[in-house]
Amino acid sequence: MNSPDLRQQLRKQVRQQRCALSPTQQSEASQAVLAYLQSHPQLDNMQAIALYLAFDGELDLQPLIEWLWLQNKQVYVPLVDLMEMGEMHFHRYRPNSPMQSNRFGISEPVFKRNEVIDCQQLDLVLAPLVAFDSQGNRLGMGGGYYDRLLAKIDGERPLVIGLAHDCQQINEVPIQAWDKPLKQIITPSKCWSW
Ligand SMILES: Nc1nc2c(c(=O)[nH]1)N(C=O)[C@@H](CNc1ccc(C(=O)N[C@@H](CCC(=O)O)C(=O)O)cc1)CN2
Ligand SMILES: Nc1ncnc2c1ncn2[C@@H]1O[C@H](COP(=O)(O)OP(=O)(O)OP(=O)(O)O)[C@@H](O)[C@H]1O
Repeated sequence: MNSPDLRQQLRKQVRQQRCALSPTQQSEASQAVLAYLQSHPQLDNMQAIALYLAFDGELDLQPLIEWLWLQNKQVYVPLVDLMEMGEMHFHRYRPNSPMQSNRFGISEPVFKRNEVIDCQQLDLVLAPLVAFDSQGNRLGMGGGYYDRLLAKIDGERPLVIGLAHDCQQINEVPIQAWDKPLKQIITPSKCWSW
């Protein structure tokens, strides 16, 4: 099987697995990741935090989002550009932000120019992924949105941490020239760092 087909096949397999998790498994996973991040020593000094609104069986960050709001942190979520194919921005997400569904069926805030943040201004990005391996390689949904974001980051800021269920780990992600491995991945049972 050539690499694009293999990547497509792996995406399908792992997406099915995470969608098959029960509501109990999902909420235990959310709580485990919340507890881990609440005790993350670096979080105290972080203000602007980008994360995602879960769909398709992804690890649900709603409990974390509620807690970050209580901590007066600034929460940002992805907004995919309707016009420019492949562009993704991070938009402020507040308890009362007007929301809509994007073309993938993912909830996102209604665009407001002054609510978009430059990615260099973010302290932390919690990145979704479909599959990962023990080397920190990441396979996403296939849009290349986070690949392009990772390509723009050089240096320490923002810190990017991948989030996934344990069942999303695979033996080996077939990597492409543009893929940059993650330095940290958190699952409900383990925190990986490289
Ligand atoms: N929660 C969440 N938000 C996110 C992402 C994510 O992975 N998770 N993204 C991370 O990049 C971006 C959206 N990327 C996506 C890329 C492809 C598909 C998707 O469903 N593709 C279809 C086929 C293509 C189409 O319908 O146009 C599919 O695979 O079935 C969804 C989201 C931004 N927001
Ligand atoms: N740094 C980059 N610059 C320009 N194009 C890129 C870059 N990284 C990836 N792409 C493009 O994005 C497309 C999708 O890449 P890939 O299949 O690796 O996505 P993915 O990692 O699964 O998705 P995502 O990052 O959105 O979660 C590829 O066709 C590739 O050409």
